[in-house]
Parts: sequence; C-alpha cells; structure tokens
Amino acid sequence: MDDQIIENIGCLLLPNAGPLKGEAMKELPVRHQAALAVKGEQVVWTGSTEEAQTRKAHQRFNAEGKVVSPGLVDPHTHLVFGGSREEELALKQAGTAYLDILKRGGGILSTVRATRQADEQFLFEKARSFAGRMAAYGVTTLEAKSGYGLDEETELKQLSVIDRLNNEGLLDIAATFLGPHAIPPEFKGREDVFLDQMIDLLPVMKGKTSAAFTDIFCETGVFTTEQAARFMEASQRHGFQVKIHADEIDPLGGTELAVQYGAVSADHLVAASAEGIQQLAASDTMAVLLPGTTFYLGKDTYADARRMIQAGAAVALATDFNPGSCVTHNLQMIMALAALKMKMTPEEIWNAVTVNASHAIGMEKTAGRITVGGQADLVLWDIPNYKYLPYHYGVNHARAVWKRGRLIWERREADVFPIS
Ligand SMILES: N=CN[C@@H](CCC(=O)O)C(=O)O
Ligand SMILES: [Zn+2]
Repeated sequence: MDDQIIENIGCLLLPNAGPLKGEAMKELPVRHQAALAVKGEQVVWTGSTEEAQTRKAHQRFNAEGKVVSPGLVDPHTHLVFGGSREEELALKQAGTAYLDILKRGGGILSTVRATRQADEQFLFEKARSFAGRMAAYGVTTLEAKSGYGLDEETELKQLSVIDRLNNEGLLDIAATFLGPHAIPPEFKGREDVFLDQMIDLLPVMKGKTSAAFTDIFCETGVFTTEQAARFMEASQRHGFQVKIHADEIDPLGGTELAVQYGAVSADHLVAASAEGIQQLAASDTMAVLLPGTTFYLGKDTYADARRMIQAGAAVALATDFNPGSCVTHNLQMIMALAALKMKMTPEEIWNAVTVNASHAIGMEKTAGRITVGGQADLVLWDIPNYKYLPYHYGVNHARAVWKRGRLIWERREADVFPIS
C-alpha cells in the first residue's frame, strides 16, 4: 500500500542525470498522463494514470492535468542576515554604483553591522520565515552562505542558524562559509591580514559547523584573484570544496581561477571572458548564473548563458537572495529573467533549477530529479505545460510542495483561479 499517489499529472518532468553540459541541457524528458507513488520519504513508482488505478494508497492527489516537477534547488542564497537596506534604493536610483555604496561603508558592511548586533534566535526566526516563503515558491533544497559577520563569532552564529534550519528538516540546506565577503573598515589597507584571519578560521568552521563549501567575493575593491587563489588553496587544504563570486562586475579572471582550482561552482560570471567560458566548458565547474542580481542592479548586460551553453558548459540558476543586490526569494522570477534576458529555453531553465542546481551544491544524490527510490521532493504547478512558467512571470505558480514525501505547502483552494 502506497502512502500517497499523485495521479492525473498532465506532464511529469523527469530531468536526466547530470551534470548536464551544453547540448545536453536542451533535453528535458517528460511523461504525459502520468502518476507517481510515494511511500515514506521516497518515490516508489512512476507510471501512467491508468496504471495507477490498480494501486492502493492511503491518500490520492488529483493533479488535474497540470505539471509536476522535482522540487526546485536554489544553489546560491545569502539567507541569514540582520536588518534590511531599503534606504539604499534611493542611492541606487540617484545613480550610485553598488561598489561605491560598499566603499562608503554601506552595502554588505551595513548588513554586517546589523547581523553582528542581532541575536541568534532572531536571525533564526527571520531566516526560517524566508525559507518558508521559498518553499511556497517551489524550492525544497537550497544553499545558504555566511558572510555578514566577517568575524569568528558572527560567522559561527550565521552558520549555526543554517545548521539549525537544516536540522529542522523543512528544507535541505547546504552551508557555505563566506568569511571573505568584504573588507571590514578596521582592516582597510591591511586586506591580507584580514584574509589571513579568515584562513585561520577554516579549521574552526570545519570543526563547529556543517559547512562543506567556502566562497569568496573576488571583485574590484574587495578581494583580488591572488587573494582568492590563496583562500581557495587553504580551503581545499582544510577539506572544503570551493565556490567563488567571480567576474560579477569587473572581468578580473575569477572564472579562470575557479576552473584552475576545480571549484564546484563559479557564480555570477556576467563579465566572464571568452577564454574563461571556454575553460569553464572544458571543466567540471558549474556556472551558477544570477540574473535577478543584474536586474536588481539595473544593468543592461547579463551573463552570456547562450555562449556558455554553446561552448558546452553546465549552467545552473539561483536567486542570490540577499538584502542588497537581489531582494527576492522567488526562483520562478529568476526562471523568467533567464528566458527574457538571457534567452535560455524552457528546457534549459528547468534543468538549471533542478538537476544542475543540485550538482552546484553537491546534493545531486538527493535533490533535483524524480527517480524511483529517490527522495520525494516534488512540486505540483498550476500551469498547463512547463513552457508556461517562464512566460507568465512575477507570480507564484506553485500549487503544492512535498519535501521527503511530506506536503509542506499547499495553496488554499480559495486562492486557485485556474488559468487553463
Ligand atoms: N556580490 C557579493 N555578494 C552578494 C551581495 C551581498 C549584498 O549586497 O549584501 C551577491 O552575490 O550579489
Ligand atoms: Zn552572492
């Protein structure tokens, strides 16, 4: 006897095993008139709606001909932070650049002050509320970074919040230590001393948190490629896999560096060089693109997803949810931006927020695909076909979300106005 059967699925999305590189991103296997069965935390069967009639289950869920996908994976977020930065919007409107706000002690540093002041329970409740909203938008697995502490106590506080949230089990969360996210004002002119301190924290983070990844913001006025290389090398020596905020604003060569160090992902890549993209394509490093950030910063040039895919690279998409450069937890909005601004196809986009996103955070064994025996992380979408999602943008199309077989969010019946 199954616990649950979801039947009358118009289109069941069954991404191939990844990482999907280049041309392989264009393939998105689907099954029409499908059904699936869940027992405990696992998918135990997939087949046709007709075949499902012969199976018995405690509960049956009628998908009414709509779309079911794997739970979405958001592989780059800054989920845990104190305060908010709505005051900076006026500065941005007046033309002040993101890095100039940071140079004046605002931006990331403003969030650092608020996060240092906040107590852990407050941060936990705030992050949990954001995580819940992400789940309501179809996300069942995500990555979350520290990086608003820049000191031992606060970085540990953020990572402790991430670990507690992960242990609560609503969502699976991969933790990343992003100590070198900005230079604290007291270290101005002594950037290498600060970096050394962050390197000294690596064994502490390894011992006291579940962080499997480190990350660094390699950018003009923040950390140079030489400093990023030093941090990545030290991180690997302490058993971390590395990630990098690379070539977001200026083309410093962070993409090439990511490849050189075998980074699990290189993120942003708006200013990646043609050579960097070629190297990426020949590597195992996932390109994590964040079009919501480009949109929010009001830039015209987006990461060149077309060139990356054509070259043969593997691409994933993420929100970059943070209080300054992309203030949204809505991964569906990012899927729309990927279509509208980066010309990614619907098939590429779905692969980028499921199977490829899971590879970007080392969660490919449990997340990003629907397989018999695999974890039952599922989303029922109130859309007539999968191409519809990036087309109708800015709204929540999720109707029901399951994590490990448990229904964790469902749209109230009164909220559902069918669109087809
Ligand atoms: N670019 C660096 N870090 C974040 C922004 C963090 C912030 O502005 O608070 C990003 O990925 O966009
Ligand atoms: Zn980021």
